[in-house]
Amino acid sequence: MMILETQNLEYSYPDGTKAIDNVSIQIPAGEKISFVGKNGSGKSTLFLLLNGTFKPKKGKVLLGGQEISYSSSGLLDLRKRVGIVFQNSDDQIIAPTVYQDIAFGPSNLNYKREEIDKIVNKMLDYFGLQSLKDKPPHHLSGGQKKRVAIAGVLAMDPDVIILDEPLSNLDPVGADEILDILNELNHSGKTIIISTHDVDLAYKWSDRVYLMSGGKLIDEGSPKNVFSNEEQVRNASLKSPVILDFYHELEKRWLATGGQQPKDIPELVQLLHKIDLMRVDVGPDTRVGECVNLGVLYRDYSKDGIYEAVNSRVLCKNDDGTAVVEVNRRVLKPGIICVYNMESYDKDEYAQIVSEYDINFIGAMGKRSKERAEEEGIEIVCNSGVIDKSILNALTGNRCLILTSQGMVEHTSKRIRDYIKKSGIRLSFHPVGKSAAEIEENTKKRDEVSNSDVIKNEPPADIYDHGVDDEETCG
Ligand SMILES: Nc1ncnc2c1ncn2[C@@H]1O[C@H](COP(=O)(O)OP(=O)(O)OP(=O)(O)O)[C@@H](O)[C@H]1O
Repeated sequence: MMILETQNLEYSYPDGTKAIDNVSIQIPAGEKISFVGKNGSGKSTLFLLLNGTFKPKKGKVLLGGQEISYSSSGLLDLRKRVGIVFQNSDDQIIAPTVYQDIAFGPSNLNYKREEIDKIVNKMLDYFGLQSLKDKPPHHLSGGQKKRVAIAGVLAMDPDVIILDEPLSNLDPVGADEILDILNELNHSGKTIIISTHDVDLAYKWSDRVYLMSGGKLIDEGSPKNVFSNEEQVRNASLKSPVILDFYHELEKRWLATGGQQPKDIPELVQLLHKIDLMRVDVGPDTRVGECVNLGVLYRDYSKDGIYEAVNSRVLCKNDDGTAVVEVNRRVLKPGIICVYNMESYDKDEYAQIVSEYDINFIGAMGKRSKERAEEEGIEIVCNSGVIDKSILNALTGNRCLILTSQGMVEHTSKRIRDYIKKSGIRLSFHPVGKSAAEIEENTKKRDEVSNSDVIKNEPPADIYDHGVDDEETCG
């Protein structure tokens, strides 16, 4: 179902600047959408047309298939269903305290006082703002203001949340927190639309990308399709995502499987060729093409390492009694990822999980779980890009624990399961703690809905192969 549509939309400012020129879009409900385009390409103007702040000179805006009405009741209804978060939070935050600002929207909808109090407190909890509720918003940091602005919009419980450059001026951790929130809201069914110049973000985060230039829509589609047209991206004065540039350099050098479009670093890592060449001493009778069993070797293959070099094929023999072999490797110590719901934190249970799974990498996602972890004196080594970093760490034999809460628990579990399924890598994944069964159940339900197979949850094992040939294939 299309939640928002525009048909041949046109808009000019009073000074004659044509900011939107014949734009027709169809936005499916429940997706994560990015509008990308250089400064002045018309993104903000389009957003203001989508929530009825501006009335088009020509064309239509449709919400849920119905043309929007510009009457005051029509606009009130539209703004309840389509919330907008401005680029500059100071344009949005107007009340004397954080509490009053978040209460502003629900008050305009004539909710009862108790109802408003309930909604505002829910938002303050959700966004980790309780301790700031009586502060004047202009005394807050940029990241805090952004959370207040989003909370104010979310307090109206809109179906669609539009955010103009939501991550601009935020530090990397603050940006990651906002992204976590947007992912969680999307996971709960909301359509999220952002504008950004950050092609890396649009490429990695979105389900669908709209490319704008000079007030026109010049392309739309999956991020992989839109960003595969390098010339068009350049013509729109944007750059290719860094991960694609890097991948193409590896591809040219035959260091990665060609013809792919990795979306993030874990996907890129999966495409790297896993050939290891080593120079080793061999006996006089060893011939080219034969396999030698090298057992556990030094350096990467030392006893502390995660790999064991098994039957390795001799590629060439040297006069000095050495040979170059292509090492076939096997992971000795499997990486694992556990996910723990901080909502049901229990000190003893937590300590037991850390010990049982021999955890050596702990990451926290989302404001609430980070705060809870801090209160409990848990030492976090990663608080940004946690899912990707945990996957990468697990791939190198580490035993990772992701602390998170609320809807993020399922989102995290689903992303890891999807990665395991797509990559074919046998990483071990465990929802852990009291709510583990519930996480498992909900993730499975979501998997069923999205028609994907559920990967069987395997217990920690002693030896996993690493997706390369096993011993039988050689010799
Ligand atoms: N109030 C205004 N009066 C006249 N022209 C305007 C006004 N606001 C924006 N414009 C013009 O409309 C065009 C589109 O601007 P808009 O702000 O929508 O672009 P944008 O893609 O959001 O840019 P940015 O990425 O810099 O936020 C630009 O040419 C801009 O100069």
